Amino acid sequence: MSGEIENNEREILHLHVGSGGMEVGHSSWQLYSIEHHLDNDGYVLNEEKPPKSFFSSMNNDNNERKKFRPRALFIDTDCSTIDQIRTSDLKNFYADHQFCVTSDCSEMLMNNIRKEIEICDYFQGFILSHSTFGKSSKLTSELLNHLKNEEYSKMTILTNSLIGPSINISHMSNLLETADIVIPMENKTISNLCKYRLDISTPTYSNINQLISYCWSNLTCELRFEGCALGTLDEFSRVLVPHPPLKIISTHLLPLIPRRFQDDIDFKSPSVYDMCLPFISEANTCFIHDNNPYKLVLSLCLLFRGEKIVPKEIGQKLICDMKKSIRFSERVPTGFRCGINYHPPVQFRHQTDMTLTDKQVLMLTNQTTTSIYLCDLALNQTESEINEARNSIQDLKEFYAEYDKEIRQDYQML
Ligand SMILES: Nc1nc2c(ncn2[C@@H]2O[C@H](COP(=O)(O)OP(=O)(O)OP(=O)(O)O)[C@@H](O)[C@H]2O)c(=O)[nH]1
Repeated sequence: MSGEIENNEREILHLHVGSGGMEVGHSSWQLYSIEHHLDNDGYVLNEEKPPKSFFSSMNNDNNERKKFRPRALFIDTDCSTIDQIRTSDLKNFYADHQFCVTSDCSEMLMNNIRKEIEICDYFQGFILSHSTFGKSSKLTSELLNHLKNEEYSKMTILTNSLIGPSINISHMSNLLETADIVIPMENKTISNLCKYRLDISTPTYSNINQLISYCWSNLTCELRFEGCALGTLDEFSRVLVPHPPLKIISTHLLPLIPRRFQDDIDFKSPSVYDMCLPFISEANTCFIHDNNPYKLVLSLCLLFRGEKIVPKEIGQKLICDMKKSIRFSERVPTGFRCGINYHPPVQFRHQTDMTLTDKQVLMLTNQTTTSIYLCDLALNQTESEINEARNSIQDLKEFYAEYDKEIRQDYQML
């Protein structure tokens, strides 16, 4: 309909906090720039403009060659990682004011955020990438509190939360309280996927970050290209979160094929069913520990992308077979959702870890076992004080455990 605002015109501000959050963010922008035909400096390589939701225009003069920059701020307590990003291949892709060194939620930081939002026409919310440990986790907590308490309290916050060996429990509790959707990315599990699925003998952060970026490229596909499954940040909450506290979402990306097969034609175009087989037959495809043969879920969304996705192929057989290992809760309003985006996956320009296929699928699940696992990880930290944080995570764990028990009873799995 004319005059209607497309979803990919509703602006989102990315906040990348701490070294982990910024490295993952920087890696994702490399992929987004390729997907939207921008060169390393942000100039368009064809006539197509990148989506307003993720990119901001840098020139007003219609005669100039069109240049764009990410709608993003890179924030850290010191400048070492910022300096690396500012001297990387993409140094001219970002503007100076997008980098912010601060030890707390200073006036300068909030002003920078305000300025980014002021240039938006239909601002819809934030995507925050951050780690759950380290000096910057205190800064992330303060930032989340500011965003939720001040003028942006109604805006949706989706997080890309890196989980390392240690977790700051008060930060985790605050995150689970203030964010609308929390997407945990567990370094240990993703490192194992790099090792055992992609044949990378000693995975580094760079390998892990690539895999996380592929996942986010799929996750945000419909926010950037037109689509109907998860086209706005609000939609993520509506589709995946049955009750506000139950907001931890697990991610599974397929296919994961090692780079050594990149010239092998047999691997380039898997059928939809073959691509999804590991969802049915194997545990450990998830980006957070998942060792359970049954997935007990409160909601599930399958996001397919690729030019050659045939809707009929997703039909009966795949869904029926998936339902053999997936148990839905019948007591929540959310359930199963499926989306197809016809934009093909892309690959990093240099040293990519995976074979590029003509299609991919991302499964997003609100899954009781992985959420309980994450709560346990936080509860098992050695920090002894902070009882309030501990209690709130314990409460959340029990909430998930209650649903877990109900699903098992409904399916007579006890
Ligand atoms: N996936 C991923 N995780 C990272 C990366 N760098 C650090 N981490 C994780 O993030 C946690 C530390 O958080 P940082 O983001 O480095 O925090 P920081 O405050 O900037 O740094 P510190 O000075 O180390 O406290 C560690 O548990 C690491 O597991 C990265 O590039 N990728």
